[in-house]
Amino acid sequence: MNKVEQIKRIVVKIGSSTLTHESGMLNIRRVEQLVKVLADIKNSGRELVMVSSGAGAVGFGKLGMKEKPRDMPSKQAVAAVGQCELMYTYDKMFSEFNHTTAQILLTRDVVDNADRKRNVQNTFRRLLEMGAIPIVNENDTVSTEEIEFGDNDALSAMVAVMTEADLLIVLSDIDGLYDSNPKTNPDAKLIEYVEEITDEIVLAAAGAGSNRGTGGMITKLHAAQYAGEHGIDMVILNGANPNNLYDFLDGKKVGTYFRGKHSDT
Ligand SMILES: Nc1ncnc2c1ncn2[C@@H]1O[C@H](COP(=O)(O)OP(=O)(O)O)[C@@H](O)[C@H]1O
Ligand SMILES: N[C@@H](CCC(=O)OP(=O)(O)O)C(=O)O
Repeated sequence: MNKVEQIKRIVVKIGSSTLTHESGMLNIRRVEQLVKVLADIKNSGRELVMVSSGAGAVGFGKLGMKEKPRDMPSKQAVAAVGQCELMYTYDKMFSEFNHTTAQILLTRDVVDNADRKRNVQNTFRRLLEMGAIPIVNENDTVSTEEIEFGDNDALSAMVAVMTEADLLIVLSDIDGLYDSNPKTNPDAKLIEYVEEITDEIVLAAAGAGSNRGTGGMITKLHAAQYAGEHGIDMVILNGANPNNLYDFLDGKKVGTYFRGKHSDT
């Protein structure tokens, strides 16, 4: 495991279910608590990149829709409304702690094109040098992959690799990976440490996700696998209690830790 004091650059992924109420409206108290903790982590000298979902959920709430949009153009339009609200909220809240945010909207194919990838990496690098906090989401207008398959987890792993982060933190609506879906099995047990993603682990994560989130645990496992192959550790923490971030960085056992491949192993 990366010693916590060695962790300098962190990518934090925040899922829709963490950011919103069941109604789809923004969970203001939650977002406020999260921003406060993240601003403090930044103040402690670490670099921060956020990957925030929630555009679709927040747009749905803001537009006062009764039913989730079904067709793709409506989903995209709703996400465009929500993304604006999301960034407005982050920008306002981080400003209270004197931090500057920046919006980065990506499509997953940027990694396949050397020029585009270099542009993205250059922008990240310069923003981090400037002390800003890049906040990433998929560009739902240009690409439909994430709203279709609900996989900002993959995007967060891609961002962790592109920014050469020391750690990927995935905040979800649950304490971590369990040996079966705790929403359907009350006896499910938390798995604290994953050295290797075996078939057994994949089977445990096969249950469906929450209503507002989309990918469930399986997409988080794929993210851990991709990050791990590039030498980046990942941890899943419950975003309902942002103090989990402090506990984790204080070296306490919390969430599920996925160890990436390191040259010393
Ligand atoms: N083995 C498992 N361990 C933990 N959660 C699981 C498991 N299998 C399925 N889940 C579901 O995955 C959900 C988290 O994923 P998701 O709904 O996509 O949230 P997010 O918005 O955080 O990405 C949990 O609330 C739970 O219902
Ligand atoms: N770009 C979409 C991503 C949706 C998504 O992946 O949601 P989640 O499973 O909560 O990470 C949005 O912001 O709504």
